[in-house]
Amino acid sequence: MVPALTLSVEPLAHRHHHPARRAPCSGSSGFRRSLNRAVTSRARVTMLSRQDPGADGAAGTPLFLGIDFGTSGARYALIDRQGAIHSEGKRAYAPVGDAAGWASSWRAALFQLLGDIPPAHRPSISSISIDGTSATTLIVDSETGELLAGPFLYNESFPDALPAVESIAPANHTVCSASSTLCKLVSWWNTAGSDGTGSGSAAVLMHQSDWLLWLLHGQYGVSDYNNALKVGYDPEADAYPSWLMAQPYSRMLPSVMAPGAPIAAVRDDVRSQYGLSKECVVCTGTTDSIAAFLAARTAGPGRAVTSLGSTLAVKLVSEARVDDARFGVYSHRLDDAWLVGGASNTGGAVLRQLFTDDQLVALSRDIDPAAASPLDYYPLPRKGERFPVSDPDMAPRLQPRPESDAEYLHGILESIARIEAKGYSLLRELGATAVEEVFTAGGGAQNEKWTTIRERVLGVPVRKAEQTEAAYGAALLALKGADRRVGAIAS
Ligand SMILES: Nc1ncnc2c1ncn2[C@@H]1O[C@H](COP(=O)(O)OP(=O)(O)O)[C@@H](O)[C@H]1O
Ligand SMILES: O=C(CO)[C@H](O)[C@H](O)COP(=O)(O)O
Repeated sequence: MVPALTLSVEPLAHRHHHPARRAPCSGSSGFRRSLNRAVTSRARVTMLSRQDPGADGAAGTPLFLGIDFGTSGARYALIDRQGAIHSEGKRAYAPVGDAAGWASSWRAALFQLLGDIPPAHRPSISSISIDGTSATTLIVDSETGELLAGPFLYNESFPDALPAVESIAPANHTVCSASSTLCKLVSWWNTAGSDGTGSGSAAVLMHQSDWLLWLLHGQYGVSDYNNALKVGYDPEADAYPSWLMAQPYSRMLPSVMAPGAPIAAVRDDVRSQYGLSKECVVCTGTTDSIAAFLAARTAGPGRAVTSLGSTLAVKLVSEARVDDARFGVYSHRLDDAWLVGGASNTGGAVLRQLFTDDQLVALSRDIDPAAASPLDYYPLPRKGERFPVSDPDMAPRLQPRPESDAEYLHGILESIARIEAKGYSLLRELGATAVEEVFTAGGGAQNEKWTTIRERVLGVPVRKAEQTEAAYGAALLALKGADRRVGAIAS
């Protein structure tokens, strides 16, 4: 019997809690949202097989498409109103020569995935949403659509811009990290702006998921308050702060809506090429770790989702908002809840440098998860860490390597678990609600030995989320957007 699931984000009391600073945020003092509003909708997940062109019950059952653009590849999930998956698929990114190559690789994956959806389903797609990696930034010419600069990837650091950003933002604000979107924008502005190209009124900033959604709807300058967090948007005030709006580049910033808000209909050329309905609406997206949180469908203070993908991103439902760039800690808003957390550069990317997925499965069989590994590593794919230590120069530590690969893997998995545990205990020290239960999303969720190691190291229950793919969370956003689209579509 598939348990009924509750899609709810319990509203929480909001206190503006910045232990590292008391930001003079306008309108935030005494900021409170009703505790009574709950976003719930009950649905039952009945897993259909992966490609079920004929299994959508009544012909034309409305379907909702979520597409996840993670670090190593893109995936889609097509669900119905009950949350049943009617089709899903994935595409690896085409090899990338240079930074600009990432944009064409993502664009290729987007339209390949649309082409992978069974044609019989496409007319029933009511809405589409996309999640992408956080702080991945593109500068686009809004007159020609041409890519002017970037993509600057989520984990790329721009320390040259940090002094300028720290001079305008409150102390320890989320943007005061070398990998923040604002540092990427200011670094570009300081180079391109000086020779005049940056001051052109046509240049606009887009996040990865904004840009991919733009390929589908064609409207410039729309983002969501999760993606916009690291450029400086204040999700509590629902506005860009005055210290940011005072900057010469502020006109490049997108307008901001809630995740899963209707933007516009699919542009005619895309709609006709892929057989989509005129009714199909494109909705704002979110970041990949928020989409993974949504997919886990957990709620309530103390509940957390760790995304064990190429990176390790933690999201903890907290009654208090906590932001502190000294440690790479920030709070995302999700309706009436705060998701406190951060993203470490540790995670699967290091594993993939050392082992194939098949080797991971084989070697994990020889690990005794009850035994603590004596090996103490800090696994990073290259220098630079964001959370729970914010240090762009931090070096990886993966030595000494034992003879046994199984012991080596055990040491790495346990060391990543220790970083995860340090992350959650840091959030608690900074004033967030204590973690009580962790759900796991991403590729690492399939490793049961790792789950047992993590449960031992974290000291709280750890389980695989029922839906571990961020694409499912993006599909839930599309479902939410479809219900809000009446009269809301931009002309
Ligand atoms: N059995 C396994 N045990 C641990 N990690 C795994 C296993 N299989 C895959 N992974 C890791 O999962 C990661 C891919 O997860 P995924 O969620 O697709 O990442 P992303 O979305 O960040 O690209 C890879 O880096 C890989 O090392
Ligand atoms: O690590 C990442 C890539 O997978 C991103 O940084 C991840 O999206 C975390 O950022 P956020 O917490 O803003 O979602």
